[in-house]
Amino acid sequence: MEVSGVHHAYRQRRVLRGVDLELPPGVLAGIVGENGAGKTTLLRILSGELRPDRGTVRHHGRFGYCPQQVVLNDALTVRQHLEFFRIAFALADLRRAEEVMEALRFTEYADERAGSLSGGTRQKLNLTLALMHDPQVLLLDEPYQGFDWDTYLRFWDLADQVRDAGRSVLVVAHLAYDTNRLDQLWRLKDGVLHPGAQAAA
Ligand SMILES: Nc1ncnc2c1ncn2[C@@H]1O[C@H](COP(=O)(O)OP(=O)(O)OP(=O)(O)O)[C@@H](O)[C@H]1O
Repeated sequence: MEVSGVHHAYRQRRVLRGVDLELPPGVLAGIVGENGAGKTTLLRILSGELRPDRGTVRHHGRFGYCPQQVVLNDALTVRQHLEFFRIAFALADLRRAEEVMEALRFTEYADERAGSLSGGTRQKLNLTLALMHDPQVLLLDEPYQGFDWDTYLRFWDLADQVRDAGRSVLVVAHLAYDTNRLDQLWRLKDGVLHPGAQAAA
């Protein structure tokens, strides 16, 4: 994914002022920034949900997007969500979704309605929906919100596996506790990305 010269403003509020970013395959990267720094705005632009005022975003291949606001239908079960997305992604089966559910330990919730899931479990479903079509680029907005510690660690194991399979993963968060897990880290401040600590391989 290549991002070049992205600018965006909401009326007078200039949020992004020239964001450049390259995300090669096989890289696990992070963007941190304070509340209101523009992280979600940037991810919405990267995912194509929001059109930037200026600049370009180029994707190569499929991408997956896990937004901060979970978009689930409370009346449908976990399994019904998976089936709905299987059809939308034109997948032959749910093999990858089942692997992700196994990795996040929530297979047992398959027949629960989304409306009755806890916040953390909803987030597991959200992540599964973003990952089930094995995207080349995975964009994650605050992906570990609501996770307990074990799930948090499993999330990072999963992110490592996806990266090791040659995919690119971009994790956006207001706090980065574990910067050593990342290959690359940027800080979004004053509308531009500043390179952060380079993590060990
Ligand atoms: N739809 C919108 N209309 C007007 N202003 C907006 C809109 N969305 C975001 N903003 C403003 O743009 C700025 C950046 O918001 P954004 O949600 O991108 O930040 P963020 O870094 O993701 O914040 P947080 O960490 O709190 O989620 C904020 O000042 C916010 O109030």
